[in-house]
Amino acid sequence: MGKSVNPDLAKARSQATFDPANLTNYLYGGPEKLRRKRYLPAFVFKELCTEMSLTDLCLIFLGLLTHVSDYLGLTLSIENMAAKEYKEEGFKSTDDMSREEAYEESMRRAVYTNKRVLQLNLQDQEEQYYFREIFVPGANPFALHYVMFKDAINTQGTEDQIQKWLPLAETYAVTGTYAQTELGHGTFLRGLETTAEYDVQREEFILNTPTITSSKFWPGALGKTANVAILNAKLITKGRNCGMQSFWVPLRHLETHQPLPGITVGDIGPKFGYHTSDNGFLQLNRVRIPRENMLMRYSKVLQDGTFVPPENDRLVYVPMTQFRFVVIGRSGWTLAKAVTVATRYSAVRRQSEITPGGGEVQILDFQTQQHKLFTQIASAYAMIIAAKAAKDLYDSAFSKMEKGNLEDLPMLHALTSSMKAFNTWEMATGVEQCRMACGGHGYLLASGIPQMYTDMVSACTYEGENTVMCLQAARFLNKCQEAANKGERLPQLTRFLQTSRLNISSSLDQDVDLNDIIAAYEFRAATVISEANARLNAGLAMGKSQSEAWNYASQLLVKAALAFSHWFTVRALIENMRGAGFDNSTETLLLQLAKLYALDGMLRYSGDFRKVG
Ligand SMILES: CC(C)(COP(=O)(O)OP(=O)(O)OC[C@H]1O[C@@H](n2cnc3c(N)ncnc32)[C@H](O)[C@@H]1OP(=O)(O)O)[C@@H](O)C(=O)NCCC(=O)NCCSC(=O)CCCCCCCCCCCCCCC(=O)O
Ligand SMILES: Cc1cc2nc3c(=O)[nH]c(=O)nc-3n(C[C@H](O)[C@H](O)[C@H](O)COP(=O)(O)OP(=O)(O)OC[C@H]3O[C@@H](n4cnc5c(N)ncnc54)[C@H](O)[C@@H]3O)c2cc1C
Repeated sequence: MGKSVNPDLAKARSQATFDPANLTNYLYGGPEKLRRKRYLPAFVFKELCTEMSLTDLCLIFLGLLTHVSDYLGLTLSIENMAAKEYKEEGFKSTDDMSREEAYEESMRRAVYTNKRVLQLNLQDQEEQYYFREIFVPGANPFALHYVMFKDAINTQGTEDQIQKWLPLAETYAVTGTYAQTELGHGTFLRGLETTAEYDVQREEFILNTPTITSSKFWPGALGKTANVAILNAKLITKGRNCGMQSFWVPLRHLETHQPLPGITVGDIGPKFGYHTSDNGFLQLNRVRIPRENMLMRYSKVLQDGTFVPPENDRLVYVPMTQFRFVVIGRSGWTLAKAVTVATRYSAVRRQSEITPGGGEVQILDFQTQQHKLFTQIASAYAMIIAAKAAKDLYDSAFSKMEKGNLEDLPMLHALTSSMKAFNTWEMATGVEQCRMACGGHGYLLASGIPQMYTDMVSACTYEGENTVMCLQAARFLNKCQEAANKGERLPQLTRFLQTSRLNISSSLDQDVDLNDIIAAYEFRAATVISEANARLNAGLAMGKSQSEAWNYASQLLVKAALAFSHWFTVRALIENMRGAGFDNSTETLLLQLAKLYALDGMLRYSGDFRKVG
């Protein structure tokens, strides 16, 4: 049954100087995780897209045997109900569909995968993602449900609320969204207008969107899919505005799916991409919910209306910080997919001659094509590995936070904010470069690259618009610079502000030393951060207020956050490549790739590097 592989592609692969399996295992966390990553989507396609042959059944059964513990409950009848329902209508490509039809097809597939995930008892979030990512490509209508809705319950709910609500979400008894952004405000959260006024008589909150600009606008799944929202609103109790809090708000009837009284909800219309996500709007006309519906892990409203503030008012932001980590990781993998398509295409596409009369060559033989693609292969590895490094930092800090130690929260916010901006901007540029590297065929939806771009480029906007996120990170970096100026102790991650020196031993005619590369990026980041701080202080010296001086320095402050992320990425890439335990040939290749990434970055930002010598 093996498919014939294009001879040019087979030849290119045969020339590899390393065993790709070493890399793939590393990227996916080891051979067992890789096996599962390949097995799960194959299971879907075998169940849905081909008639079952006896051989297939045996293969699946043999495959299952290695996981009999996982699938004991699996009904071996391949004609499972969920599959049967889907197969009756058959597999349809969404490329030629209207937005409505594409949403419905995506919903059909998502419902099938949701049901099968439950039947197969796939508990692991990553395995759930593997199970559905190929079958429900791009914007899954349940994306908010899978991530921010459940994360908000887990991180903002009390234990009782988690016990009550999470099973409803896990079993799809409810489908949720995360409703924060309004027509009038997305970035400036303190400007949100939706109110939640506490009625002490009835121990209820009255939710209201008093103006057109307070309408919730953009939340995914709000248009049609969701019947409950974790909704952020300004809490007002005893006449006092207590800031943004989160609430569990029923939107639609669980049986009829019709909007509940006081709820006006619908789809916001066509978008640049993300067509199969029903981003919607929501207006609340004095909708009442019980006091128990406020997520009260950190802040509370007592029966008599007394507001008990959180230990730290930024804890309400944790779901956004958590989801930024998802976006940071997804950006690297999106670029990895795009550059895989483009590189394979470049191995099989023959166009033009290098030597006149020598015959048309694989376009991968052109140095310009190699530069376009190899730099993006390096960038994809860099982003994926830096995302893992950032996540490790987050996990250790989050475990401290769960014990009440919040000292790392500012560093985490700065790291997630700057890395989310850096990775999504780099991904957007890289995916577009891959599309163009495929010529006309890259412009076909069938190439897969256009949708990768139009779906994922929205990540430069959602979860915190990138410029704003850089400025958030710059707040932390500037504070560290001020502390460094006074000789105070700095958080581990920014100690380089005090120690970085430019003592590069490499000279241009030598093979550059990797430690010098890290030192160069560190010194560049320290210099740009220091320059931004100097411009801010120059603004203050000119008599500007703190906020005017901040605005005056903001372009440099954005650069400072990006230089910090670039350093974090280069350091993570080199240190992880050196320490990953690869065989010599693989490690040599990966360190070459790391050098390519770093030196390409120096060329692209040569102004910074020339300036710092
Ligand atoms: C931070 C703000 C910009 C400004 O905050 P403020 O207005 O409060 O003012 P300050 O700047 O003064 O900040 C005050 C203070 O707080 C600190 N702070 C701020 N934020 C945080 C935080 N998050 N954590 C910790 N600390 C924080 C800040 O540093 C200040 O402290 P200092 O004074 O000490 O400096 C704020 O307004 C803001 O955050 N704006 C951005 C709003 C935002 O992010 N909105 C997001 C809305 S939700 C959204 O967009 C969801 C999108 C989802 C799209 C779908 C994607 C799914 C598909 C892709 C992924 C696939 C996954 C599939 C999974 C699967 O299938 O399983
Ligand atoms: C595909 C998609 C899905 C989304 N899903 C959800 C969801 O599920 N739930 C949800 O709540 N929201 C969602 N959003 C909304 C998203 O979070 C907001 O769009 C985002 O936070 C940006 O806010 P905004 O749209 O108001 O842009 P604005 O903040 O108005 O940004 C416009 C411009 O103003 C600039 N700007 C704003 N503030 C500053 C500042 N302080 N300093 C310098 N420049 C500034 C920005 O840099 C930008 O260039 C989604 C958005 C998209 C595109």
